Amino acid sequence: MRELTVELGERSYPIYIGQGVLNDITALFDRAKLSRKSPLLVVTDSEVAPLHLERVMALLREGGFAATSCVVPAGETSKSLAQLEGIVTTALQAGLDRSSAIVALGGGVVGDLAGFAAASFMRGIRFVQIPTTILAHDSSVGGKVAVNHPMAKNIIGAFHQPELVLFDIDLLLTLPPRQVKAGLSEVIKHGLIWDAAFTQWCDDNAEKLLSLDPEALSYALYIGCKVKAIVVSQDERENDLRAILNLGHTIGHALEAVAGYGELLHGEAISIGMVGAAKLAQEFGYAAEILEVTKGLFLKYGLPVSIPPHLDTDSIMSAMMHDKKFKEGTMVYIIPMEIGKVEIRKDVTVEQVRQIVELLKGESVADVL
Ligand SMILES: NC(=O)c1ccc[n+]([C@@H]2O[C@H](COP(=O)([O-])OP(=O)(O)OC[C@H]3O[C@@H](n4cnc5c(N)ncnc54)[C@H](O)[C@@H]3O)[C@@H](O)[C@H]2O)c1
Ligand SMILES: O=C(O)C(=O)C[C@@H](O)[C@H](O)[C@H](O)COP(=O)(O)O
Ligand SMILES: [Zn+2]
Repeated sequence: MRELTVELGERSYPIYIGQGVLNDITALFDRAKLSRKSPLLVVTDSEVAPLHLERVMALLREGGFAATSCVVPAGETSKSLAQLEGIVTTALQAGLDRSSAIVALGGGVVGDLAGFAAASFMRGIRFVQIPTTILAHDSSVGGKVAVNHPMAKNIIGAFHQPELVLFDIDLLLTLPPRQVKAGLSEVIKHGLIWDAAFTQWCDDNAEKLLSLDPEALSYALYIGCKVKAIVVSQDERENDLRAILNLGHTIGHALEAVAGYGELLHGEAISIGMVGAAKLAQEFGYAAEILEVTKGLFLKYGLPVSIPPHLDTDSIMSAMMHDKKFKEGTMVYIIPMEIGKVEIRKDVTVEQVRQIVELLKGESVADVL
């Protein structure tokens, strides 16, 4: 089992990664001082529930925790105020109090939704992340929790850090191939923004990761979580450095909203966005290698590198205007400078991004990139 710590000034929390981590769930809950006197609420989704919920509930009850569960429909559309209200209803019925905790058992959707429920229920109770997707190595660490609005992704949310993250690699073995690929998109992102050697490792180990080789997966998730933990420890509230974790997300989030939540998966949308950022890098004079490596990696992992042609450019641009990185009339954009290093730029114009969106649409992409 690998262990990391997210340092947040006066407090910190651990991340445990490896096969069989769940076997130690009650000992790790005790280490985090979670209460046995107040009920816990385990939130999961309709696809994870039949696979993994029973075991988690049994482990918690055997360990003396009073646990109730709440199952939301699987998929991005559950990141909604309606589902948030449903969780609060279950929490009230189950008698949760201010010493209770919410346990998010699922992918990024469950983590963001249940985390936001924990941030807002009784003005904030504790929560635990038990990620069940590869992508959730990213969402489970760092405390960004949110639901969507039809016009904009993650626009209703908070910063609310978990007490601990339990990442049991065995839970990932049931993931469908499309979700495996989408999750690896954020793994690759962590290499592109921070670690050139890890990017090369991702290139060399694609086959192992795509076939869920436990040791390769464990290592990749460890490095991904490590990058995230380092960045969040330096800038919890995205005043500056943390913005680098948003590589590919300005275009990516707009694509998710315009395609219709869940049509284009988050990992797929940001792989397109990262290719767009690499294209912008080339226009700013950085080496063509960045675009070649970025595009080559996503193609190798079976991820999309162009915008589905039916998505309307005006709608994409309009959705992009709601991005949280538009501040005081200026767009903050993350641009790769070399593999493993990005910069936070404030001089990218809306027109430049529109041109990239146009380039990324349809067949033209193969010729242009
Ligand atoms: N808070 C953050 O910092 C952060 C970071 C990255 C992404 N996100 C958010 O995360 C969300 C995407 O997360 P995701 O890709 O995990 O999506 P998801 O939570 O929808 O999970 C993907 C699908 O896989 C299923 N699934 C989950 N675990 C499974 C398992 N072990 N076996 C079989 N099926 C399983 C789910 O039911 C779902 O249908 C987006 O909303 C994105 O905005 C948040
Ligand atoms: O943790 C962060 O910070 C990130 O930006 C990680 C992203 O991968 C993630 O998708 C996040 O939810 C995006 O945040 P947002 O503030 O752009 O909504
Ligand atoms: Zn993301």
